[in-house]
Amino acid sequence: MAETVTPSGTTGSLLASLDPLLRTWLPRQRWFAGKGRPVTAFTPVTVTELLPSGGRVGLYHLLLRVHQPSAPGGEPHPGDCYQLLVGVRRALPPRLAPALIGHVAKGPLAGCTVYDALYDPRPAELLLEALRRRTRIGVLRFERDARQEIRPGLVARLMTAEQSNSSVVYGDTFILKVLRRVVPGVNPDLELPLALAREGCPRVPAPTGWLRAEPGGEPYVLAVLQPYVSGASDGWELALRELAKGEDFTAEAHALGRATAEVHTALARALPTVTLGRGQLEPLVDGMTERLAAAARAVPALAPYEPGLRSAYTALAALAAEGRTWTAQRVHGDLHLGQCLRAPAGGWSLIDFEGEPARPLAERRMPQPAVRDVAGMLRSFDYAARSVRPPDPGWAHACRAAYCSGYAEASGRDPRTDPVLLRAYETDKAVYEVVYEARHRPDWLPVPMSAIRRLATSDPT
Ligand SMILES: Nc1ncnc2c1ncn2[C@@H]1O[C@H](COP(=O)(O)OP(=O)(O)O)[C@@H](O)[C@H]1O
Ligand SMILES: O=P(O)(O)O[C@H]1O[C@H](CO)[C@@H](O[C@H]2O[C@H](CO)[C@@H](O)[C@H](O)[C@H]2O)[C@H](O)[C@H]1O
Repeated sequence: MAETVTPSGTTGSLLASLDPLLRTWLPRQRWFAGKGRPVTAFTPVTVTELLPSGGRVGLYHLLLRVHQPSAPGGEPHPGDCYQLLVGVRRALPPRLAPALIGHVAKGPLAGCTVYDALYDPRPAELLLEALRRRTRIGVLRFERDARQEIRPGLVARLMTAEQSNSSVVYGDTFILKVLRRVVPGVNPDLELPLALAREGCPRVPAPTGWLRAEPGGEPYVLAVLQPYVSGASDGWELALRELAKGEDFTAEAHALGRATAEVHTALARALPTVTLGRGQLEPLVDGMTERLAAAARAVPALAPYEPGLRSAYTALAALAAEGRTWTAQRVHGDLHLGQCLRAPAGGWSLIDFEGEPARPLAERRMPQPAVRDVAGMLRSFDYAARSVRPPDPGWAHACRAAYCSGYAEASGRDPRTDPVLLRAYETDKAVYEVVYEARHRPDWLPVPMSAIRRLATSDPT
């Protein structure tokens, strides 16, 4: 049942108008997770009118459940829930052309244009103002850290980067990440940065504000505001730049290893850790094995390597059977060069603690060996070196070594001393990447596939 706040009574007509338009618009959005399957219906979860459509700009906040047939062989699915900010105008100014959702043909809104309002500075600024004032409207709760000030009047611009979500930058001061596919529960993208801020860890921007909602008693985190690291470059851009110039990146990789270790140490202090041994490790290994089998069904090119890859997991299970134990803690969960920002004055920050968006929330919040993040970064150096022509595996090798040394210096634990664990996590990550690329960027598939060939034949024992 939708919870609606509809002072002007136009919501029903808005939803009817949006239905046919969203069926073509939604699947084209980079952040739409259900690509490749038709959209069959929408159910509103909440609709909140932020500005009535009778004015120059109407503005609606929507949580919409999107119904699609299950993937072949997949479980029946209730449909993913997406967050939209829909603007309504009589005519769309040319600068907002990329935001167009469509033109309304019938009903009270006939002749109006509906569009993605995050492209429009005024509605985007309204969100910041609501956080500043800690507004409550309908089910929406705009909240902020009382100790951090938000200056009024900051100008909004939507980031154009390829993203899983959408981010708006205000002045050069804040960045608001508006989550697109949302799931109920504690969101690690807010939970972990808040925990790190409590620990005083300076490597992660501390959340300034957040938008929550509790439709039907289910809690959702919908957006997170944090300080904007002005003039920063992300690790991926920097790595590609250095690769293009044929320059060394090992000092940066070393510093990144240190930064990762500092974040891990703070997370282990802030949140519970557990010991994994016989009995606890098996579910992790089973998860890896199942993901590999599902990936091989989804991407047939992976199938010939399945037995070799599986040996990475059985080797780990064998160590547990011999009595080895590992410490597990909360981790970043999707660490790669693009999640690392370097400020102009130097110094790395880590962002985007959401974990791998395709995994269930409960799994993303489980304590895991910290080496999982290390493996993600090692894969990322490999990605960078293989995305240039000609590929430069020597560059990746040197960066991987420097990163592990930096990590070891700051944490006292060198990830290379546990090659079986590292190989299992690198394999799991490469398998994830194969599925990710097949789904989102098929041209990139050869990049993780080259790692798959290496990992299927390497034996660290
Ligand atoms: N605090 C920040 N300061 C500066 N830029 C940021 C900050 N947080 C995110 N960004 C930029 O926004 C992009 C997307 O952020 P991210 O949290 O990774 O979103 P998504 O989950 O949608 O990929 C990043 O790649 C980075 O360029
Ligand atoms: O940043 P996101 O949370 O959206 O992460 C997803 O997209 C990433 C790509 O944008 C993807 O990362 C893979 O490609 C990167 C280069 O573009 C590379 O540095 C990473 O190592 C590689 O995994 C990520 O896996 C996915 O979850």
